[in-house]
Amino acid sequence: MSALLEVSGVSVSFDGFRAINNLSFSIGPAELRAVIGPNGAGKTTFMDIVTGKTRPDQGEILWGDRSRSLLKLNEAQIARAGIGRKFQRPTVFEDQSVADNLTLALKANRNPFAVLGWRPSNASEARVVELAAELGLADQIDRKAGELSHGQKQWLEIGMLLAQEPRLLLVDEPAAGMTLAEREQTTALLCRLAQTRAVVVVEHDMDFVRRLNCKVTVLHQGSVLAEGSLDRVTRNPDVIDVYLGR
Ligand SMILES: Nc1ncnc2c1ncn2[C@@H]1O[C@H](COP(=O)(O)OP(=O)(O)OP(=O)(O)O)[C@@H](O)[C@H]1O
Repeated sequence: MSALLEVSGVSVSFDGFRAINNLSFSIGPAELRAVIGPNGAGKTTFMDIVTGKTRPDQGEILWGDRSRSLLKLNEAQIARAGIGRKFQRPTVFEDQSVADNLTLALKANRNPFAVLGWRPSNASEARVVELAAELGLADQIDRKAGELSHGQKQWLEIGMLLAQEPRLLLVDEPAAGMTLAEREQTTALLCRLAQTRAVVVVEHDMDFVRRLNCKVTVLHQGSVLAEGSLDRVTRNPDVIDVYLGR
């Protein structure tokens, strides 16, 4: 299986401090991956680099079937190329309904000229219903987003990203602040999504990572320290040292 995203030998420094140090990472087109690591390991910077927010000082990032260099693209072009990012705090339009939020996201998926004069069509309404069902929000579709629980807002925002049909979804700490039932639903959602696209989940909560039941990449000091199943990486003495701070 060839990679969808291939990060090779990437480094970035801030005022002489190497936040990302010769990092290599790759993910396939339909794969779920958890990225873990202690505070300051470089997880956020890694996502910033992949989404074009931060430019690396060296290295290469190749994307898609034609191995296009992401380093030549700006943030908006990278998003349009199919990389979606979910930040930790949900940012939905609280005064709009679930359906309206999803409709707006579908609209945002059109090119700037197509958006002029865009009206919801039967096809887009059907897609909104389909997305709501996929998110487990079918019975909430007419509710204002502001009335949803924290977990439901997170799913709605994931749905708004799905409206853009990303091939890679980067998700930052999805389980934070969720109830146990919401976490279980989130696990199921992420696993389902990863059947047809790449999903990278950055997470501190090891119980949640265990439930994802996927390959884990451990970052430390801006590099990959270990990779494999959660059981395997948590038995790795280097990983134990880093987490226990020895
Ligand atoms: N813009 C910046 N300027 C200076 N230093 C930065 C900047 N961004 C990140 N860093 C430093 O780079 C290192 C990696 O930070 P990063 O936020 O990527 O880690 P992280 O793994 O996401 O941490 P956490 O789990 O605490 O969110 C840290 O030491 C951080 O202080």
